[in-house]
Amino acid sequence: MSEVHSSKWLYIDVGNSRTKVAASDGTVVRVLGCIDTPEELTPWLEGVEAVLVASVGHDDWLSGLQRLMGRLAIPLFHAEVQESFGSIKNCYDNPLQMGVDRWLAVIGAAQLTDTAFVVLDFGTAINVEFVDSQHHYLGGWITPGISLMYKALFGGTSKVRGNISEHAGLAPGTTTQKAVDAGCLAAALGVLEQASVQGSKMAVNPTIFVCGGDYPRIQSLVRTKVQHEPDLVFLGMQKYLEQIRGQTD
Ligand SMILES: Nc1ncnc2c1ncn2[C@@H]1O[C@H](COP(=O)(O)OP(=O)(O)O)[C@@H](O)[C@H]1O
Ligand SMILES: CC(C)(COP(=O)(O)O)[C@@H](O)C(=O)NCCC(=O)O
Ligand SMILES: [K+]
Repeated sequence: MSEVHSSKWLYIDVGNSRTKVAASDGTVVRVLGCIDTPEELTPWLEGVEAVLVASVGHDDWLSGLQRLMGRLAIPLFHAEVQESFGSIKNCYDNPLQMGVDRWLAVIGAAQLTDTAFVVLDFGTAINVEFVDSQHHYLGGWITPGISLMYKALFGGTSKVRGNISEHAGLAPGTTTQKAVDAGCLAAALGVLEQASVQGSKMAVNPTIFVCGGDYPRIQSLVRTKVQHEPDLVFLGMQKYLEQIRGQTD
């Protein structure tokens, strides 16, 4: 394992809105940034021993990445949802149906607590994961993320029109734009509140982890006790790669 710990790995998280990249030397995960095309990885690939990709986005992106890694002869691993990871048991009926970003966030969060926990990822979708004190993943919720809520309103009504905005406040709106802004934030905050209620049915005071690109939009309005861990998916990827490298070494 000492060989694995001294090497440099790259992690790629392909979401439905954007692709995030991080690097790790086996101990610390460092987020490098977001990219639009696989070629933009090039400056970060020097000295990289292996790349792990987790994708819930477009397959085209993966084909481009495969070609690039093939050209550079860098091993590329694809993260997949498993029936279990260490002591974490996946109770999804068909784990292959589950988004791999969700599973990796669960694996990442499990490194940070021994108790029951809930994960909320405020990305394109807001997905919520429930894990009990035996670290059994019980399943979760998938709801539209804040930007998707705006798009659903603009696309599914005749008269609600406006922009996806950066406004942060819950005061009753006196224009269509303000009403939509406050309403979408209230809906996202409501998911958090209900996740806390549901989580406390599973255990007393489960840790509530939050992450995702939209979390900063609601952060100042959150009254529930949460632990903000923006890099949960990458933490999960680090553990995951350690496991598969252990199997293949
Ligand atoms: N530069 C950006 N590009 C895309 N989305 C962004 C950006 N900055 C903030 N966001 C917000 O973050 C959300 C995406 O969060 P993220 O966690 O990256 O999602 P995903 O994993 O689904 O791609 C978007 O819905 C958007 O509202
Ligand atoms: C729920 C998701 C859309 C979240 O994607 P994201 O917001 O991170 O882009 C993704 O994990 C997914 O496509 N899941 C497949 C269905 C499932 O998890 O059951
Ligand atoms: K998400």
